[in-house]
Amino acid sequence: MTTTVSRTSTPGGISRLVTNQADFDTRLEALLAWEGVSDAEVKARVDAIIADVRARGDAALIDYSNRLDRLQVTSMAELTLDQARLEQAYQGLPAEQRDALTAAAERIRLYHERQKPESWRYTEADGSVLGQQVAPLDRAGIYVPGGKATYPSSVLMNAIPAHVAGVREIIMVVPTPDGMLNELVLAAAYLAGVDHVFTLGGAQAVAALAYGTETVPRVDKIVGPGNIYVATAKRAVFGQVGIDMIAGPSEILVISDGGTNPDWLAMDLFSQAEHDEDAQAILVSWDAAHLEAVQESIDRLLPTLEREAIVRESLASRGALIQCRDRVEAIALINRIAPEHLELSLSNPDDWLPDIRHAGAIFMGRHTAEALGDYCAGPNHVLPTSGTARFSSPLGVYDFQKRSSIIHCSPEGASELGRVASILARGEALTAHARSAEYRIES
Ligand SMILES: NC(=O)c1ccc[n+]([C@@H]2O[C@H](COP(=O)([O-])OP(=O)(O)OC[C@H]3O[C@@H](n4cnc5c(N)ncnc54)[C@H](O)[C@@H]3O)[C@@H](O)[C@H]2O)c1
Ligand SMILES: N[C@H](CO)Cc1c[nH]c[nH+]1
Ligand SMILES: [Zn+2]
Repeated sequence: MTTTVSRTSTPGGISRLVTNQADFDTRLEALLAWEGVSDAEVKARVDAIIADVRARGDAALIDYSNRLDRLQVTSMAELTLDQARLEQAYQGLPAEQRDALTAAAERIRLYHERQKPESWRYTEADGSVLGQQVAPLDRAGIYVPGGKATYPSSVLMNAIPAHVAGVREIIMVVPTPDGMLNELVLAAAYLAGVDHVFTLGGAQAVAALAYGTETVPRVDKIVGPGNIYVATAKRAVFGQVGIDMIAGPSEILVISDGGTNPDWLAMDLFSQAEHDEDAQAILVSWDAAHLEAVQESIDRLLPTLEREAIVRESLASRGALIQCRDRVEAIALINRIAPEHLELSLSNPDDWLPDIRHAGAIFMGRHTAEALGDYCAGPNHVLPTSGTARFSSPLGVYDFQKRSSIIHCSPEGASELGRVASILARGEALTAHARSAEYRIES
């Protein structure tokens, strides 16, 4: 990543593209391009913060929190929330919110329970046993952004799979700029089984999780989105700890056969565009009149949104209504874009499924709004963005576990394998390997 974000905040509407126009590929490339943010100044700053946290531990955390989050704390106790505080947040919610959060958590838990992989082993004819043992991480760290995009639903989506995986200790960090705590975030942490919460943010929180301080325990993996300082810090500590991914802006690709209410589709596009100005929202159909109708819905409904300005900017820079020729072209586009979210707003979505190779989550049929998946359908909403669905998958239980190979040779098995290993080891000029194997050969 070497580019700096340069947003094309062109005033104007959503792009209209037709697949057979001469400059289609170039315009599609421009829509898909999001190279992230890389800034030497930010990198230097983040490296300095990480080094300082490693050197001074808690004292550095207190200093950065006071400076960057405008707090006035003198001890780590003031940056620590205990279980009683989390429960208090949960109990203090209006019943409607508490019930919705609980219902969502339950559905997310049920879905992720099905992802639990089993350990396995098999026995060979000579009595040797081979297998794979699955074990959870000891400690996971969850970063929850603390600015305007602080999502309680993301607390559930990050912490529940960790809990289901059997992670022994889940540590959450969330900054509290100007001392502002989000009660829903704390209630979600309580419901999802988070063990400890520290009100820390930015690169200093990531450094504390990666290296540990007197108060913050060192974790094995850090998950969760964040701003440029958080993303740069996660990249910097990768290797010391595992990380989930570097999340890009939200994306939605909708395929419509023309049979869905245009207002529904306009709102589905807005639902991701409202996340931020760099979000990507694309609708593809072969029905030109339908695309016109969606365009009309967009123009009419946009002014009704609270985040109208963000949606306008996002649609103007990375939004498009694309008219393709047929299903074959639509499928080629899906696999080319490899979207984070794919809505198949079609009468026969099942028929399309076998041809879809790259997408983070696939929403089937006219009624399955992507927003349902963001909150409560059950599958995870932490998904690969920026085309990375070509090689990666939604966050899941498997991200909080690791596998160990099991090899238990019987005397006969060791003897048999010893002959093979010895020949290969001598071919590599590794005498100790060869002799170690040969000792086990029965004459
Ligand atoms: N992909 C997703 O699912 C998803 C979900 C939620 C949020 N997000 C993204 O997360 C981000 C949240 O950003 P945010 O800023 O609101 O919260 P954040 O928690 O990521 O960052 C806040 C922290 O940044 C640090 N910081 C701020 N200015 C700094 C400076 N000048 N120098 C050093 N450190 C500084 C501070 O320590 C502060 O605590 C947004 O970009 C949002 O789009 C993504
Ligand atoms: N759509 C976001 C992930 O791409 C997740 C989210 C949280 N709240 C609402 N939506
Ligand atoms: Zn969303």
